[in-house]
Amino acid sequence: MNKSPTASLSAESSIPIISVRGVSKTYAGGFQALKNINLDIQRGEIFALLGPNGAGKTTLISIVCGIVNASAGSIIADGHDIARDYRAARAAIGLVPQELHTDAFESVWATVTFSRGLFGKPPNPTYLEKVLRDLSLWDKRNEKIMALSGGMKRRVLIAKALSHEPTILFLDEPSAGVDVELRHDMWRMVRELREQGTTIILTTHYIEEAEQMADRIGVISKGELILVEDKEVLMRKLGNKQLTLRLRQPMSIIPAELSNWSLTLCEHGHALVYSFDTQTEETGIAELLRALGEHGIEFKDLRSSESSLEDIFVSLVHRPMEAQA
Ligand SMILES: Nc1ncnc2c1ncn2[C@@H]1O[C@H](COP(=O)(O)OP(=O)(O)OP(=O)(O)O)[C@@H](O)[C@H]1O
Repeated sequence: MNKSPTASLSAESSIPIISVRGVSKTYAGGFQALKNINLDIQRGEIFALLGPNGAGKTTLISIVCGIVNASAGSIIADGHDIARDYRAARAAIGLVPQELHTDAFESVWATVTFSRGLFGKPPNPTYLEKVLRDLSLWDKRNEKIMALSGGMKRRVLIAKALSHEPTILFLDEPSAGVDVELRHDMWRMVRELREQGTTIILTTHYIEEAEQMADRIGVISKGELILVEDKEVLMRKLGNKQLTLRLRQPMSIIPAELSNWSLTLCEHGHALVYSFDTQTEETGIAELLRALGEHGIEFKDLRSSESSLEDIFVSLVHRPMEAQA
């Protein structure tokens, strides 16, 4: 019996485009950079891998791209085992590394044309022209790469990675050292690529980038994937809100009568900060304000704020260290 096109389409889209199973990496010196990583990346999503310096982000990307060998575990990329079927797996992947290493004497056009050929793709000048135009590189196509500015070189790296029409695009620290214009161009392009069906995995230190772009977020710390979560869910689950009340009279301690509320004193006793969970229906604000009135505590103004992804990330990555201390 023939499967309906819709059924096979949905079956295909539910299979992860990348499947990482039990991947560990110990470098030659004995340092264990990755510990038993398990991760599925869904087709067509933007996945942001966050983690402090040295967490293992580049190592993980390099293993998926076949640049570094895993010490244990297996990876399937777009249906191909990256160890057994390296060429096919690699052809599905575009990698934008942090730095440009080669091609300094070549022109932009020669570089992207050559890159495409490396993956066995037939020439397609129309496609490459579109890539260069999208990256504002078309006017520079005949210039040697060594003559380009740092920002333009970054654009060339992206163009190279896209030259063979990959279904998976890795961006390793795409925003490091680039100006606002390029960052925004890149974000726009990444969104367009996703709309065309490309799966995007980016590593970043810029939480704003993950907050803006990602559908899902993975947090890696000391070689371990400590969390993978839908961005919205993560922000709802771990985010909390704060209400800051600026007091008319400074306080030295929080009165015992207010011990039921999660309060802290800030600004040398001039501000009282109330933290509350975003998930609960009752915030407790009305009761708190009533209690403050009953105890004669007056305030000049109040403002509320919500924890950002950055606050959540810092608390996640630092929590284990604090717990150990
Ligand atoms: N070739 C290597 N030999 C030995 N150790 C290495 C090698 N490459 C990386 N490491 C170590 O592995 C750890 C993870 O490095 P990796 O570059 O994957 O981290 P990262 O999360 O990408 O960091 P950053 O954000 O600084 O780029 C670091 O402690 C690093 O020093």
